[in-house]
Amino acid sequence: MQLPREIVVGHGVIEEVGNVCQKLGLHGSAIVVMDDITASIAGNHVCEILAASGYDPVPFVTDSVRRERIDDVNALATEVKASFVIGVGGGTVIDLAKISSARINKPFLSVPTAAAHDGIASPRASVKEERGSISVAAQSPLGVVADTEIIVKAPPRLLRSGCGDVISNITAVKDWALASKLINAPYSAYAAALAEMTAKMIIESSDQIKPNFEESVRLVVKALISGGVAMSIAGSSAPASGSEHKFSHALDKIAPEPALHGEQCGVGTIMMMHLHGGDWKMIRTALQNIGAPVDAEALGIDDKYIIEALTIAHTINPERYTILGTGITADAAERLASFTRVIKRKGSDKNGYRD
Ligand SMILES: NC(=O)C1=CN([C@@H]2O[C@H](COP(=O)(O)OP(=O)(O)OC[C@H]3O[C@@H](n4cnc5c(N)ncnc54)[C@H](OP(=O)(O)O)[C@@H]3O)[C@@H](O)[C@H]2O)C=CC1
Ligand SMILES: O=C(CO)COP(=O)(O)O
Ligand SMILES: [Zn+2]
Repeated sequence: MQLPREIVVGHGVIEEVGNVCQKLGLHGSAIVVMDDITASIAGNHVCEILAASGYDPVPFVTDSVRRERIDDVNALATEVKASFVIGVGGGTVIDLAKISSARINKPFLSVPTAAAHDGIASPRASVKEERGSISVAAQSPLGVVADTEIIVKAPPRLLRSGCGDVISNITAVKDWALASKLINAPYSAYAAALAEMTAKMIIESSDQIKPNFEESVRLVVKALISGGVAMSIAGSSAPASGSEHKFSHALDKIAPEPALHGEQCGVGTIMMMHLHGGDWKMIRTALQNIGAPVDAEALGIDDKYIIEALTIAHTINPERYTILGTGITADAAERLASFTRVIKRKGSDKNGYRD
């Protein structure tokens, strides 16, 4: 089990980054991965703080998490004999730092500037492929420095997406329990309880979560970090990724312009909760309270892609058993999406699920 050792969350904690590195016993040269935007938001400042704390920071400004960029970071790390890697940015930057550091077996620190999903503290990274991305095992951050003063200034849509990713733990855990019962999938009750608890905390606080309030940012960041820890305990993404994530990954593959990961997972959670026989309206209300999308229109995705994504979702990550089983038909997908108000209703469904 690989877990972060130092987690600092709060107002202005970016100033602590040098101390955190010292507490972790790190020394020498560090590659600081950032992009053009996050360089000015925090990356350049992290380099200054590290230099003042006796480190030798080497900036790497990236545009994406493509395979070539992973090689570029690793070549630079070898050239400057880097002893650790820091990612300062959104999910893209954090993932590049996470995966490249894992490849060269060096520790990694996560300094998120946005909180759009639980990748900020998880052991997995997403790598861009021609169509969509693939999720690969990387490593957990050794430390996380999440400055709420910085994250609160990120576009509100990102924090709302982060809430969707946390809320999705609720169906992921139901899928995981089902997989454990039906196909004897390895299961950790402790990881499941932690993931479920974080989802419930965000649902219960949904009417108080306002992306421009630092207190809200703190709550969501802690929930996202707890989700990452649950995945580390489980040794897989199962506590935070089930049928609703398969639906989101399917949309990433087929939709001309997918929405944000957590936005799609949130909408997926509404539908998968209904398949599980749970209270999907409660999920819908929580997402509405937060201001996150609850339907295809708000995702900016045509209804036909929602239905297609539902029918192919079971083919994504097929070894992970979920409520989608061996798949659902287009008719069933349309009924599910229209009943849960994700797409516009095509007929009367007075009796509930059936037209
Ligand atoms: N590891 C995992 O488990 C997971 C990984 N992912 C991956 O994460 C990536 C998406 O991450 P996400 O964070 O949503 O998006 P990005 O990293 O693309 O960041 C979103 C946008 O917000 C900007 N931004 C970030 N922080 C701030 C700030 N403080 N102020 C103003 N703007 C800011 C970014 O600028 P800029 O463009 O300059 O970065 C970017 O335009 C994808 O590659 C996805 O595949 C998704 C889910 C899970
Ligand atoms: O997004 C994740 C958890 O929230 C990771 O899930 P995957 O393993 O399905 O990519
Ligand atoms: Zn996710």
